[in-house]
Formats: sequence, C-alpha cells, structure tokens
Amino acid sequence: MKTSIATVSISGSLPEKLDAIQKAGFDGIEIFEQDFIAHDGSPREVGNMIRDMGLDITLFQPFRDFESLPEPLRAKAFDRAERKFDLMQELGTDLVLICSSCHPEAIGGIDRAAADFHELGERAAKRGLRVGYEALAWGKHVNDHRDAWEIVRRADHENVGLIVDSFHTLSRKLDPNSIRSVPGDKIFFVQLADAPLIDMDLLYWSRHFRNMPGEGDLDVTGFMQAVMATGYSGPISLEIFNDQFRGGSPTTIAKDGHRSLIALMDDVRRTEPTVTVDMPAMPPRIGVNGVSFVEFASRGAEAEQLEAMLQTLGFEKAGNHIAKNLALWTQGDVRIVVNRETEGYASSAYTMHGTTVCDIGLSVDNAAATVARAMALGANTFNQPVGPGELDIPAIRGLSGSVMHFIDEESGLSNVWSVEFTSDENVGTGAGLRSIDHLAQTMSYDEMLSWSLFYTSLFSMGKSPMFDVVDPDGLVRSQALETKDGSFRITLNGAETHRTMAGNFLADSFGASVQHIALATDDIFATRDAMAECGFKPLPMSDNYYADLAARFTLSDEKLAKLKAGSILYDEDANGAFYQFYSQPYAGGMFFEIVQRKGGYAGYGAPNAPFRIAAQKRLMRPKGMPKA
Ligand SMILES: O=C(O)c1ccc(O)c(O)c1
Ligand SMILES: [Mg+2]
Repeated sequence: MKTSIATVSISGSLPEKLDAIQKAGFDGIEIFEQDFIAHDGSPREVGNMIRDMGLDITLFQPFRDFESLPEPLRAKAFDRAERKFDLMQELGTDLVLICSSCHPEAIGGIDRAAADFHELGERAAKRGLRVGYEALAWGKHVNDHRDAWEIVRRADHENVGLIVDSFHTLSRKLDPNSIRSVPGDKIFFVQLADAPLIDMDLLYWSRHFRNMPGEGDLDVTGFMQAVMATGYSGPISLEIFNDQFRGGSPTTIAKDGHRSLIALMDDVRRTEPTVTVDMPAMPPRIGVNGVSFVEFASRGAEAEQLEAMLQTLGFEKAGNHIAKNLALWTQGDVRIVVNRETEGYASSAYTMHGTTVCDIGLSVDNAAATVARAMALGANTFNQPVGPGELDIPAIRGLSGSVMHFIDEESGLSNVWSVEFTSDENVGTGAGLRSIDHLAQTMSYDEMLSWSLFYTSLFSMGKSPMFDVVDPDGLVRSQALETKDGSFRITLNGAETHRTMAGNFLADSFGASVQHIALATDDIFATRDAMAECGFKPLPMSDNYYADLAARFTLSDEKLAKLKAGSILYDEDANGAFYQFYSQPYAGGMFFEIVQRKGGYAGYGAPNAPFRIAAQKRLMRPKGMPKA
C-alpha cells in the first residue's frame, strides 16, 4: 500500500512539511501548487529534494477551470495546461488533478467536456503524462463523481482518468457505492478526508473543516470499501484543508494522518473481505474491560494531601510495593497507586507536572495484542527496567508522554497486585465505591482530534457528539469516548484559554493530563453519608441550582432536600437518572467526582457542568476578589 498526503494538509514551509511527512512514514506527497510557488527553488531542485527524502510526487494539483470553456478562453486553458505540463516534467511527476470548473463562463455539457479531455489526453500522452478529473462538490456544471466519470468515459483516452475524493462525494450525501461500477484502472487517484457534520456552505466546510479519516463523522470507510472493490491499486492519499492543522505541529498532524490511514485500511479489509490491502496484519480494535489502576506521581506534602483526600473518599491503604516507594490504595475494584519514587519515569513526570496521573492501567483481553495494534498505528512503546520479582507489563506512551499499561489475565499480568505488592488483609468495603466510571483528560483544544483518534483507532470505542461547556471565563469543548458497554469511558476536555478552570489546570500542570477521576457507586446517598463519616468535604453548590432542579424535574421535596444537603447534582436523560457530587480541588486543580447511573443513563451530567465549574471557581478565587 502506497500512502500519500497533500502538502496543503501540514503546516510550515515546504521543507518542514516534507520532513514531517517523511518521518511519519508516508511514501509520497501530492504537491499543492501553492506550496510550490511559495517556495524559493526551481522545480527541478524541489523534485530532487522530495526524492532525496525518499518521497514520490504522487500528484500535482490543482489545475482549475479547464473544461467546457468557449473560445478564446478554451485555447488559453490549453496553453495554461501546456505550461503546467512543463512544470510537472521538471518536478518529476506524471499525474495532474483537474478539478471541475467553477468558471463563470464555463458552458457545461458532458460531450463538450469529454472532447476537451480527449484533446488534453492527446497532449499529455505526447509527454508521458496523465490527467485526472475530480468533481468538486461545488463545481458549476459537474459536482458529482458520477458525472465526472461519465465525462472521463466519453473522453475515452488512456491518459485520462477519474479522481475521487471522499469529501466531495460524502459531503453531498452521494452514495459511494456508485463508485463500484468504475473500472479500477480508470481511477487514477484517491483523496481522503473526513469532516465533522456541520450544516454549512460546502466550499467553506471543505476548505476549513476537513479532518483525518476517523476524526469526523463521514463514512470514509464505506467510501474506501467501494474504491478498493474496483481493484484500484494506486496511492491512498490524504487531502486535508483544516484551519487548526495549518497552525498545528507538523509532526503531530503528519503522524495522526498516517495513523488514520492505517486504521482506515485495516477497517476496509475487515469490512470488505474480497479486497486485499498490502499492509502487515494487525490485531483488530481492542476491547477494554475496565480501568485496572490509576497511578499518581507525587511527593512530600502533596502526596500526604492526596492520600488524606483518598481516605475521605473511603479508600484504604492495601499495601506497598515490594521494592519501590509505591503505595496501593483500594476500594471496590478501584486501585489508586501513589508513586513517590525519586528516580525513573514517575519521578520525571512529577518534576515536569507536579502531582499528576502518570500512568493508567487498562484491563484488556490480550495485553500483547494491544501493544501490537498500538505499534502498528505508530504509538511509542514504553519500557522501564524490570526489577527482581516484578512483572514485565506491556506499555505505551499515552497523553502528553504519560504511560498506559495493559493488564490481562491470560498472561498472568493481573496477578501484579499479589506478586509486586504486600497486602493488608483488613481492607473493608470503604464508602461503597465500586469502579472507575470515567477519566477526564484536560488538554488544549488543538489536541482533541489527535487524542480522540488515538483512542478510537486503538480501542473499540465510539465518540459521542462534542458539546460546549460554559466556564465563567470561556468555553471548554468536551467529548466523550466510550466502549459500547460503558466499561471504559474517557472524556476529553479541550481548553481554548488559560482563564477557564481547564485552561488554568493545563497551564499550571505544564501539559495535558487527567484532571479528574469519576468513581461509581450503586447508592449515592449511602456513599455520601459514609464519606461524611470519613471527613469528606464536598464541593458546595448554590441554592439557585437546587431551585432550578425543582423547576426542571419532578422530584419529591424529600429527595430535593437530600440532594441539597449532600451537595449532590442531578440529571435525567431518556433512559434514566444521574447523580453526581464533587470533591474540592486538590494539588493544583485536580478533583474527584462520585457518580451513580440509574436505568442506563448514558451521559456525563453535561447540563450541570457550568454550575460545577462556577462552584469550583468560587472556592479557588478568594471571596469578593475580581478575576485576574
Ligand atoms: O477547495 C478546492 O478548491 C479544492 C482543490 C483541489 C481539490 O482536490 C479539492 O478537493 C478541493
Ligand atoms: Mg480533492
């Protein structure tokens, strides 16, 4: 499989783009003419620079407003094409993309366009070049790949073929299965892009909001299944116009792009078994059974504060590591490790971020398969020397350089707690916390697509729609990723300004990390009472909040009084009800949340988020002080 990406998809100067593209593992590039013109170097030099990096030029594009013009515009269009053919020969590429005309004077007519393409095919053939025709979703006369194909078919020239682009087909809700009837050798090139479903002008949507396959809402897999079913064997190329990517890190965007293509083509071969994809085998998406542990890196007074907080939540110390300075705290199926090591990975994480979640352990069916899929998708592995008597648990790098370990039963890794830790037999049931409901990771808004792709390409997880959380000082975007059965849930919270609670945390902790851990109970009121006995102090909510609850829902006076007395928040959806309360912030803005889901409630209490954030800010900002 030959992978490719349009230079327009990556930020930076042309050499910076090429460097990132090459390092991410692509085989080739579509050279976007604007990137070439903006560069100061002859076409021959540019071509050599690209080839010296081991990259092919898979396509030169775009050539606009060619077909169906009246004279003298028609002759001028052919002259323009000859000049670009000269340029292509200097660059060293044989294929040009011609996008359907938007010229105000284009006359239209399938036979007229076909005749133009036949003549262009003759001229291209003289130079050993090929011409591909792409229907832009907003083309004046041609805006459907089926019409573009009909023109190519009637042009009837060996050097003229069709170019399909998932965005143009899917944005117009055209059935991609119509591509199946095109002969594979007449499809000269395939461009892929996803996009979030937003109802807006097609051109604006295309030029600003495209994203990597899997990052948006379009059925790029279905599109690519149809393309591969034709027998197409050319490059598979990304063409992503995205405002965020234009200003993003070239390396990250290029890596994400490559990851998205690998995951996509693996999906294609699984869903369209008659096609062969020339790519090494990899395990399917990994099912996650739950969060096995969360590990904090901490030290001194902050570690004491964290452990005191855990005690008020009903956690009990269950043991110490046999060799390292790690304390294990448990309650129900929840395990929290406090790591006070002064060497090694956790220590570096502490130095970098202060007290932070440095490691997440996920329970999976097969830890080795998980790492194998992660590696195939370009994840970085993590290795730390294994001490005597310790298990070698497979791991990769997760968010912001944190670590993610994978624990399974099959290979005995789930025995780590009895093998590596001393155990205290007397651990009780605590305050009734059962498991981790979700982990909330805070990051900058620009990182959200990257991390949602990381999780959804590696694990069997779906995305819920993104929603905006109103913080008194700005917006925070939130997106939940979850397994079908809810065994593993993550929320990504993207901050756009440092003045929001999330943005402030991001600035203080020098990078993205887990900001809160939500713990599940089956009886919120009993848990709340048991925690009160342990000295737990909740995040106080305003009276206004409870007055509004009474207006929005049908709650008995008694229930409302209990919610208010416990500072418990409430929500309902079509399936059930949701109860939640929060701890006060600790160690620079982290906190815990306690939740109970009733009757299949599927959300995260989004309507409550603005009021929870305002309450947290009241606590963190001295009374009567205006904001900084
Ligand atoms: O937005 C455009 O003009 C444009 C140009 C070339 C393409 O291949 C494309 O998909 C869009
Ligand atoms: Mg295109």
